[in-house]
Amino acid sequence: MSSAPPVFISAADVERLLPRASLLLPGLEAALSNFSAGPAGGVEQPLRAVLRVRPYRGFLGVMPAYSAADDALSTKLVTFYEPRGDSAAPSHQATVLLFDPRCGALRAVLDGAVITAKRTAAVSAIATKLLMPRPAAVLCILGAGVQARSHYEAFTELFDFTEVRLWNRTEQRALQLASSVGGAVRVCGTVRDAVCGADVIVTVTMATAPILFGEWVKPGAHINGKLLTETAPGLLMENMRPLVAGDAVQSVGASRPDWRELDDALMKSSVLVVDSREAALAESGDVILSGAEIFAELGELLKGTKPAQPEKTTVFKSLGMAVEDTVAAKFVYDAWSAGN
Ligand SMILES: NC(=O)c1ccc[n+]([C@@H]2O[C@H](COP(=O)([O-])OP(=O)(O)OC[C@H]3O[C@@H](n4cnc5c(N)ncnc54)[C@H](O)[C@@H]3O)[C@@H](O)[C@H]2O)c1
Ligand SMILES: O=C(O)[C@@H]1CCCCN1
Repeated sequence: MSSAPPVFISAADVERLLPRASLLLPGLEAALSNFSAGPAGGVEQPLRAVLRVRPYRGFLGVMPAYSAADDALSTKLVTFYEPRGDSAAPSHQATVLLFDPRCGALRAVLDGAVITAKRTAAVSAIATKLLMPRPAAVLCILGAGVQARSHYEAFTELFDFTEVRLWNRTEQRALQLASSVGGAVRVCGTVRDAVCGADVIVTVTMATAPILFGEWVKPGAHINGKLLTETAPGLLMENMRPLVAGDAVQSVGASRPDWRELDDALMKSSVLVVDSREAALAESGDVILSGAEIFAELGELLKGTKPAQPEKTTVFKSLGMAVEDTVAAKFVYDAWSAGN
């Protein structure tokens, strides 16, 4: 067994070796499925340890996983800090350590920021593929940071939206993102305007209180992804869906037990899919504080043991799983080893 020192793979090299999040889809779909298969799936992944850096409103997460199918062993170390006006540092910083599972030797130290951005967007895309209404024309992204960009890139590559809308708490940042992505994006002044009639909504903010409200979901029946509202007794008319909060909501932020992005009404009235039940019940304020019932893990939808129900309003609550980083780090390391 070689005792060569570990290689260091920088953010620029990760970006070069993993140019598109979509390259991760097959590996991630398999890993999510294996995770939800229990011990037979061969994924070892304890609940991540998250410690507070209390004086600075920061957190350090430690995320180990082993995937037998990939024969890959890794740990991500990720820090995330609540917004502070005086800091130029990114809110999330990460490093992934990739080990040789056969002997425990450290093989690579990889920048984890690009991996986190791309694997998270890829997982949201997997959920969207299963949960979005058909057809889905309007994509709405709430937030304008790192994840907003990676989700924009992945979603516009993988789906045929005719309109993309963007809202951010500080509009200037939304305008900057919109002007830098190279596609048509409509920046909206309010969340309500942004989500009005959207088919897929991605929430990627550092919000700690709800920004998306169920009251914006107009009462009615969802039939094949179209909202049908009773406009006169006995008459069901396909309306313009003026205030539909999206048929498929991808909630990526609010990863602390007391943080929210979605309100109780939306959580309780939607079919709720999570990446990990254990993590959702320990870490997600949207799940814990709303008391919403979890319908399935994404891996169960992928395996077909639970139906996806794209005709209903759905929420995918993503907290991020260590095995996603394992898959992504191995992909990058294999590409690096192959001399790509
Ligand atoms: N589920 C996962 O796998 C996963 C992975 C990485 C990040 N995340 C989460 O996704 C979210 C976005 O991460 P990011 O890396 O893009 O962060 P970022 O700092 O790059 O962007 C955060 C965005 O949220 C906005 N924002 C900040 N405070 C807000 C508030 N109180 N209300 C509304 N908007 C606010 C900012 O203006 C910015 O546009 C975070 O909550 C993060 O923890 C989840
Ligand atoms: O899975 C992740 O990488 C992130 C870390 C920060 C909190 C949310 N989840």
